[in-house]
Amino acid sequence: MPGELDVVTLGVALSLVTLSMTLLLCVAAWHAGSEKGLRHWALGNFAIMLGLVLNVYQDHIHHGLSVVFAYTLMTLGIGVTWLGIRAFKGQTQPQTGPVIAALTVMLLMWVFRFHIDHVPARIVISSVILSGMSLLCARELLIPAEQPMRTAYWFTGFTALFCAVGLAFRAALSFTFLPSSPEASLVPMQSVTLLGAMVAQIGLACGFILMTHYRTTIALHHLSERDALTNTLNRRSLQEQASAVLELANQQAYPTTLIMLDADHFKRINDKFGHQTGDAVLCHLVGRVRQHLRNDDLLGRFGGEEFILLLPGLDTESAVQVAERIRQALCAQPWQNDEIPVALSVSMGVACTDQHGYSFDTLVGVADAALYRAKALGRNRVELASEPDQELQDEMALRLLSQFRHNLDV
Ligand SMILES: Nc1nc2c(ncn2[C@@H]2O[C@H](COP(=O)(O)OP(=O)(O)OP(=O)(O)O)[C@@H](O)[C@H]2O)c(=O)[nH]1
Repeated sequence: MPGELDVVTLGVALSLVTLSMTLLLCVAAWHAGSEKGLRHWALGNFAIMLGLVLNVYQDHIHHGLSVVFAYTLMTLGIGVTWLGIRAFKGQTQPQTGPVIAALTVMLLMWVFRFHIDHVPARIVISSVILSGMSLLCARELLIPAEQPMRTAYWFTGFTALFCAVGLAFRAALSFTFLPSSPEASLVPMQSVTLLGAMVAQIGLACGFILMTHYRTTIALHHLSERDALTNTLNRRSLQEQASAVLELANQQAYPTTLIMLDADHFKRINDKFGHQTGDAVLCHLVGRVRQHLRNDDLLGRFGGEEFILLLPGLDTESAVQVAERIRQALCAQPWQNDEIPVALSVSMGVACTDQHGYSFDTLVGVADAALYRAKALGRNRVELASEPDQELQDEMALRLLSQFRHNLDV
């Protein structure tokens, strides 16, 4: 069956497919902005395309030179593709590797074309080297293919592996059958190679576009749920994620504690040191808070200099200990720049599902009241949310206390 396929027609089809995939990658690279990798893949594909065209039309161009340059260009193309994968993953790109591989192929092809004209040797050598380089690409993509990019890495990695296995198979077949019956085996092998190259071309180009698409989607998702300054959850995603965590805690009946944290006298920091320093102090605050959180805890910016921490599995007592540790750590380590220490303290209100139920809004309301109390009682302290019947009395007392402090300040 492969022997019945017309090699020239397949060659033309492969050239057109490779050209389309190269154009696709070029357009994607054009729009990718700072995304690394796509330009390498477009360039690599272009080199592979030139190599394939030279190989397919070797009888119409200069036979010897086209054979030598075809394989050199294909090796260089796969090498540049490999560099693109490393660039995409943020790894170093040792450019000498692909250049050395391409020069080696050029030298060997030259020898086995102009000094010893040996077709099987040329096919075996080029297939082994191209297979090895495809294997390197596959390895780079498949190990380790971590979430959330895994599906895209696997798609592209297995396509590269398909190329590597196909080329190794080609080398083995050429080694076994070509020397004994070159006429009978060459045409079917060429047809199968061209068909395989077509599938690989489409698979790899789609795989690279898929990888870029995955990364863009992940970045957009991250942007939509994070606060730009502090990289904590923004208010909307905090509400969504906290409600989901609380629902699970309710179903599985374990306590969860919400802490509302607010920087003390932050306006003074802004007024004294400027807004930029204020921003840096907020980031410093978040960094310190994170050091006391576990992987499953949530940290979100509720507004201005106010943050919410949600600690699943922690009852009031343990959560108060965490809050105290955070408060003390912030007092102990002021933000420092150019030798000017900027002292920072925080007040916190703590509310646990044990006393106040599993509604996010209710927990926020009572933790906010406790925070208000912490501020009124002098700041730099942790206050527990009151029992519901205590709240009204507390509120009246606090209003009086707050008014009294305000009068003293004035
Ligand atoms: N630099 C900076 N300042 C911010 C940001 N968000 C809010 N603020 C400032 O935080 C300050 C909050 O002031 P207030 O609400 O009066 O609170 P406070 O000065 O911290 O006083 P207490 O909360 O009562 O201790 C305001 O000056 C806001 O401009 C921000 O992203 N960056």
